[in-house]
Amino acid sequence: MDTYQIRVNSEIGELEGVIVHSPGKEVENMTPKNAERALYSDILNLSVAQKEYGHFKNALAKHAPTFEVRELLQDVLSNQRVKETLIDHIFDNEHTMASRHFLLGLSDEELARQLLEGVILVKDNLTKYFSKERYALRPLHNFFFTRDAAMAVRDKVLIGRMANQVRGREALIMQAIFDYHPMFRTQTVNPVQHATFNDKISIEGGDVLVAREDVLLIGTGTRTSSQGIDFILEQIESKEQVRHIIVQELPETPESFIHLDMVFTFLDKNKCMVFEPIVMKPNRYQTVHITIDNGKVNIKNEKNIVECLNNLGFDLEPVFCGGTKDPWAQEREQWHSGANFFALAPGKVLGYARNVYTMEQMNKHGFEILSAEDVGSGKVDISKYEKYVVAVEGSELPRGGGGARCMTMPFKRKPITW
Ligand SMILES: NC(=O)NCCC[C@H](N)C(=O)O
Repeated sequence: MDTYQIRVNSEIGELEGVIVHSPGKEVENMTPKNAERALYSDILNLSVAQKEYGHFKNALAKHAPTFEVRELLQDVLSNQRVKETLIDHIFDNEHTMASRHFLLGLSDEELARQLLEGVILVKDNLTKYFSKERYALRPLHNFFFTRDAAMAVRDKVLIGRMANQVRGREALIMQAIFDYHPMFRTQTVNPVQHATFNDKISIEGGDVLVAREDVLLIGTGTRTSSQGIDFILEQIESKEQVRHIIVQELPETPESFIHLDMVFTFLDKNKCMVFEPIVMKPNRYQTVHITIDNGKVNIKNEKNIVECLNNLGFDLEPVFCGGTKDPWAQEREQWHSGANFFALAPGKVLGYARNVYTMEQMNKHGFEILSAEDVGSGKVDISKYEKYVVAVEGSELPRGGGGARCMTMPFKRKPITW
């Protein structure tokens, strides 16, 4: 087994390892009535979602070692102490009518499956019989967005404090993987376990972008709170160099603005994807620049993310999600995760094919558009291209509320020479 030292010092360094979760039965374990509680705006068809996801994952695996949560979880569950600790944490965290004894009696494979897909409520007493719940532990409908529950920042893994309880177990599972899987060498940082923890802290990976070794970009809105960002600020030891956090406020509605990566992502050393109305146009959503210099914190407003980054030595040109002309096209494509690109290497990214105006812009900026299915099957030889978008057919996946960046948790990237 290869072992990995965690290292993510940028959003675009060549990918050396990534964690994904192929959507399983948990995605269909919901009805229109409870979709909202599951953080979905629609219900998904699993067979279509799996087909699209297959193309996405095969294309990803052509670029870097790709690991599944399900398998990593099963591996760590083979250690009895880890299994018991994880179950204890889950029971502390969720009000559940599940039986600890029952769960501990399952095989590692079956336990991993049930922790992901949900544990059925056995109606063996009157309270359970009266309960309207189908599950004693709910399915993790959103786990195929592996981005959000854990984030590699430099050499550590920051564990998410999920804004919604329905995603809480994802963070516990990711922590168990990074703390105990022999493949990883790292230290996890979990706000919940810190002396300074308070209940207003929430942090999700879709909001946290490692722009450069010394620059973090963090969104704040419905998912990551100012208290969450203050927690990250407290963790920064700035003895060795000046460090920066650029904070972008996000709208509360519609739900497509949940995370910063839904309006801003990096594409190359000199290109970024933006949803113009929020990122570039004057509006009520502030961009704030925090500088940490030898322990001293300075906070000021900035015009926008791109200008602020360029003042810090970047050379970024924005590419517009949904094109440059029609605000309706911009809004429609942003809704379907049109700005949510995942960088495989500088100038090599993954995104949804359906966002045609966005793809047109990418093409105008020199990106070849390659089909994910062809890249995954080897029909297209990626070594022939310098700069490209691997375009994933996504009609079902975006209904879950995210795109390529949301569906990946990179834990190792090659350093960039800027
Ligand atoms: N980074 C992301 O934007 N992730 C998408 C998460 C969507 C999921 N349905 C959620 O609401 O949490």
